[in-house]
Amino acid sequence: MTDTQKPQKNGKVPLVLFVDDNADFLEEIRFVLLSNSICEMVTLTDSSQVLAELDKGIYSAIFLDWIMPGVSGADLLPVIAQKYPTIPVIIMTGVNDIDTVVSCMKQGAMDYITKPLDSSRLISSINNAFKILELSNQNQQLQNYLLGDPLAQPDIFKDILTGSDKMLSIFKLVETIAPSRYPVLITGETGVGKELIARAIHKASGLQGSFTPLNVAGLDAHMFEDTLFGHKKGAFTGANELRQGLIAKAQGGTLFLDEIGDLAPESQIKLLRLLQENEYYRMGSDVLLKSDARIIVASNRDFKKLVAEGTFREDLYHRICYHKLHIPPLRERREDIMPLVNHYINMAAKAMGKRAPRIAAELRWLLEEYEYPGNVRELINKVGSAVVVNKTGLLVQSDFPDLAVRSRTMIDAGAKVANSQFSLHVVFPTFPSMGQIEKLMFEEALKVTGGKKGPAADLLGVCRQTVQKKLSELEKMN
Ligand SMILES: Nc1ncnc2c1ncn2[C@@H]1O[C@H](COP(=O)(O)OP(=O)(O)OP(=O)(O)O)[C@@H](O)[C@H]1O
Repeated sequence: MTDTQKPQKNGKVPLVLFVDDNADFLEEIRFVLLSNSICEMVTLTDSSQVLAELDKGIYSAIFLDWIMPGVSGADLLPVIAQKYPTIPVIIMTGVNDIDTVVSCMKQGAMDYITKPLDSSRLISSINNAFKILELSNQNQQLQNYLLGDPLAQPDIFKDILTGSDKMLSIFKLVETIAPSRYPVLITGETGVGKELIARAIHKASGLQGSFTPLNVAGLDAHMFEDTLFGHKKGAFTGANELRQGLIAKAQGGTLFLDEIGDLAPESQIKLLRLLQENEYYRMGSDVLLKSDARIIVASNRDFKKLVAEGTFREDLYHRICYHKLHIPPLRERREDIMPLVNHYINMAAKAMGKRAPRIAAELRWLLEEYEYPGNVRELINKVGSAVVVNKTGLLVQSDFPDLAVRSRTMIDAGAKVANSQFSLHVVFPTFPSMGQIEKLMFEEALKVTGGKKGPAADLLGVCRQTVQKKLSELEKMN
């Protein structure tokens, strides 16, 4: 039964869809909302109409009963989350059961409310949904802005091969933040191109000084201080000459500190002081020196985790991430794979003075499906050694010995099965084989016909002999 009530649309008050097979509960909600002009509501008691209703594109949020006859909230949630990712979904459940709640959240629900109705909880949940919607709209606007205008200085990015919108929006951000003198934190997996982006920021900044890189991983506190700040002659045994340090070299330019997540604790204090005061001392000297270098840092580490573990200072983290850029891994911008492969094949062939080999069709598929844990650097290495060993002029799979591919489709399907996002999970805890389904169908048909093979065969649309044969097979298996 449908009891959709048409909203009095005034174009200003947001519209929320409430779905529950219990009409009395929907009336209770209506009563609460009448005294709060927070939103207008449409109610549905027939859950089969939900998707058609959402297709109208007029809703700001949906409240969904978790357990309903026919299509339940549990069935609808994954579909809505996928088809209408911007609409906040709030689950209404009669049980305050943590497993149900965790399952709702995992599948994309924004919030949940429990029955019986708590009016203040309902209102705060609606308010939160509207806030999230507003943020997501703002985010979309920003994204449109970032993707809308062409790059002001495309030449700056000519070394970074890409056709990905994600990378293009990073280029826009680079142009936006380049004139700022505040630190930039670039994150992303190893080999994604963090240093290339740091160099692009330097170029776009127009700073006249040099781009000075330093990988801080593995430097102990003494080495870090000496390399970065330099030392006075005679500061320690072996310090026979004055050392300027890289910070002096980066004067008027950019200092790029790579692998910053691995910085030793004592070195973190030294770097914090530099960032706070723009001042430093050379080792063994009490002359205070000023630095005007722009500082860019990069890491493949998870800073939230490092800060929580106490291995990275929180105050330093807040200093370095004034501007933040995250470079997506290559497997999240697969459109870049083949242009990079072709580019680096040409480069490797040119370096060896041989003709660039072609790529066999089945290899192209493997290259596009591979996960690239080492990202672009791994791609370059693999392509380079394949070009070296290849003698035929046609690159084939054996030229890429460790290109183990798990298809993306299988990975996605695995994740859905793990999260019970398949309708058969009500009966089968894991995704069933055809054999398991067939067995269940025969068993169920015999159950409902009281073990009578003729009617069971009619139900299944097969002949009696097939039922007989299946039964003996099943008996043998048992
Ligand atoms: N989009 C790209 N186009 C062309 N070359 C690229 C691209 N991205 C990365 N590379 C190349 O891949 C290699 C690795 O890039 P880069 O050193 O910038 O990565 P990284 O993220 O800083 O790595 P790490 O985390 O190990 O320091 C470099 O040789 C770089 O020139």
